[in-house]
Amino acid sequence: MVDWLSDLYPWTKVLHVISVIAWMAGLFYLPRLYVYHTEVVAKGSETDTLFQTMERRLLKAIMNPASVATWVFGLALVFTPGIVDWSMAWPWMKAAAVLGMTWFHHWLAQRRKGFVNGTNTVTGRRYRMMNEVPTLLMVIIVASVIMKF
Ligand code: HEM
Repeated sequence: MVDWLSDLYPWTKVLHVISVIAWMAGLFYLPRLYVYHTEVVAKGSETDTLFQTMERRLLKAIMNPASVATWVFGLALVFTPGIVDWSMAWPWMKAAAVLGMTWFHHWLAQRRKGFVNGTNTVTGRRYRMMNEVPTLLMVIIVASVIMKF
């Protein structure tokens, strides 16, 4: 298929894993910020503004670019000849979990607007529960890509 992708394969994987680390850091940390923002911070206070700034920067400066980079380098790996065998289960498991991770990212981005508009209705307990979603998906993804079931 695309020969130059084979030459670049190790570097594509390096860049993929680095992007994954940056994206995951945000996916784990942003819901923690939401927990404290919901449970401890008074609406309209200085701390409210500080949390909104931290959440906006984490999402826009780290998570959005890292998610795009993860997808770009991940798809480059998919198109590298001989890397993905679609007759096996692992690429499908990984694809499903990665779509779930992307959905979670967008869910977090939508929830941020609730803090900006002062209309957040999600409880701290719910944010704590949702915080487990990326952990679960990460286990499925890493097991799929390394065990290659
Ligand atoms: C966003 C869409 C993604 C796509 C299209 C994608 C696709 C791929 C592909 C095709 C490989 C190459 C497998 C190989 O070389 O054998 C790979 C490697 C890898 N991916 Fe992803 N991936 C994505 C997201 C993620 C996420 C979210 C994580 C972690 C939570 C992740 C973790 C890894 C790891 C750790 C490797 C290296 C595995 C190894 O070399 O043994 N990927 N990815």
